[in-house]
Amino acid sequence: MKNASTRPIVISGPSGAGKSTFLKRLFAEYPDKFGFSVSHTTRSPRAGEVDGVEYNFVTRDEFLAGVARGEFIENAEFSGNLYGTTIQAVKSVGDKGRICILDIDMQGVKLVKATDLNPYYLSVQPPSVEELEKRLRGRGTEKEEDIQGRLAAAQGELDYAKEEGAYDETIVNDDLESAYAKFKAYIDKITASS
Ligand SMILES: Nc1ncnc2c1ncn2[C@@H]1O[C@H](COP(=O)(O)OP(=O)(O)OP(=O)(O)O)[C@@H](O)[C@H]1O
Repeated sequence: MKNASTRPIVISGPSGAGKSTFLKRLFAEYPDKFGFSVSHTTRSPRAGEVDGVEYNFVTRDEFLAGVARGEFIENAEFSGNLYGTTIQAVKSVGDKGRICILDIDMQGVKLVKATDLNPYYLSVQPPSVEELEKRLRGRGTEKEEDIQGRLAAAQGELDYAKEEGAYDETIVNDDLESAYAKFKAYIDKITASS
């Protein structure tokens, strides 16, 4: 029997579609099977943060040199600090025998597609934009203008997901129990030993 595949799994979909809800349940069921990549940042470590655990802490020069060498999948600046994810950071999760989960938006999906990571692409979708709006409001974590921005972005995410070959699988998160069961069945299928 071959080792189980450690191909990464991309999980994408509009904000509020239910990605975190699914992942929380999945990680609870399989505590040692999955992992997230460790991002790079130029910000200083806070008390208790360990290099290589919370982040890979690097200087601005090191970060920009990595970007110039094409090592980053994506990077962005927030309040004067650079943050990003390297291709190697995703591969390192697999090297440790875990399956890397990438919870990213459509822009991230397009960037991952330009790398040699060869993940599975899974789209999580709300049953409707109206229901998505209800759930975002129900979650109560965003301000009104933020909710409007997320709903506008949601339409773009749903349009992209309709493009031929954009995703390997789509799960519509209508009833949570049955949608999670489908999600888990797909993950079980692609992570089974061959
Ligand atoms: N099937 C469902 N039925 C009703 N409510 C749900 C369902 N799935 C998730 N929710 C709720 O909808 C809200 C959004 O879900 P969640 O936070 O998992 O979305 P997300 O895709 O991770 O969003 P983001 O990309 O913003 O992190 C949460 O309050 C969650 O409890």
